[in-house]
Amino acid sequence: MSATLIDGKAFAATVREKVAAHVARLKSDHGITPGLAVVLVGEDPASQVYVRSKGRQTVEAGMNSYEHKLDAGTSEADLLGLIDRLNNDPDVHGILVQLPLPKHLDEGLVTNAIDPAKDVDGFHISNVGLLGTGQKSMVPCTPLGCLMMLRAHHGDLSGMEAVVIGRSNIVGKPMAQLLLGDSCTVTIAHSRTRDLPGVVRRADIVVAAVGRPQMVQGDWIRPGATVIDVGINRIDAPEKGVNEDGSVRTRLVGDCDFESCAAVAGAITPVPGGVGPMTIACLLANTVTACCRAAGLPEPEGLTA
Ligand SMILES: Nc1nc2c(c(=O)[nH]1)N[C@@H](CN(C=O)c1ccc(C(=O)N[C@@H](CCC(=O)O)C(=O)O)cc1)CN2
Repeated sequence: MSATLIDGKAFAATVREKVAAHVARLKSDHGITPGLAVVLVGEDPASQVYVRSKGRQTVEAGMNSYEHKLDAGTSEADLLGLIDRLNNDPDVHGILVQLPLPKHLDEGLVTNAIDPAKDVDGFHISNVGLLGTGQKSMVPCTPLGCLMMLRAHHGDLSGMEAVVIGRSNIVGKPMAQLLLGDSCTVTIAHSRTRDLPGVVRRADIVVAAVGRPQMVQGDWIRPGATVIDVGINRIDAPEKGVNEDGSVRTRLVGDCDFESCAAVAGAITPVPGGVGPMTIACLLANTVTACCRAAGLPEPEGLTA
């Protein structure tokens, strides 16, 4: 491997320190404690882990955490009722509904019921529109984390050629908007893009968010390019043996084939320990930002787009 490793875990720790310092000042100078409400519907095991982590890190940063765990069969009306109460609760500055939701609940409807000013996920259609038109908005956590790492690694991004692989509303599209906002030349590529390797080979910055394990190969990468791997895919790892119940052990991989990409890239994020930890750090950052905006106070520097 010749690439520099961009350590998302370490970077996320520095973001959390900045958040905690800002929270301490909000408390001492203004008597305000930011509050984050996280809503989990059902018992998806991965979501339970993420929600626990969010609650723990919120408290560690000195903020108030309000966890709402609802039964998998919760009706849309009851969920919308809870969101309405949280929208009107002055102690709650950020609201997040953990995704995915059980099939009978409409994610779009639920997301758009959150007060845009408290939408720390940045998924509300108003925030999508504000970001798309270059205005102040709440920015989705994963792309915000990628942008922070890119800025820290490169400084000024202007004029750089960026290829975002993946066109999802929660990563690909907002990522492209953020890179455009930093004056990159941006291409959004996807599974139907003609000559995808050729398109990716043009890039100084590659953001892989396509959801296909190890799809991006080293010979797609321009020598020296920076590779940000957003994918978190669990694959079988027979080389690790079997579990007690006889099932094959698994491991996490990104959307990039790490070994071959790291041999060519100038810098790369690992999976795990890259973009993932930044997602929760940026959620905390967004909660402080939402709190400052609500109180009419200056926003924390370096924690927003
Ligand atoms: N409302 C939301 N739902 C979901 C989001 C989101 O941003 N908002 N993102 C994902 C899940 N997610 C946070 O919610 C998340 C995913 C992964 C990680 C992370 O740190 N991953 C580790 C590996 C963890 C493991 O071992 O399994 C890593 O990449 O190093 C944090 C947060 C979907 N839902």
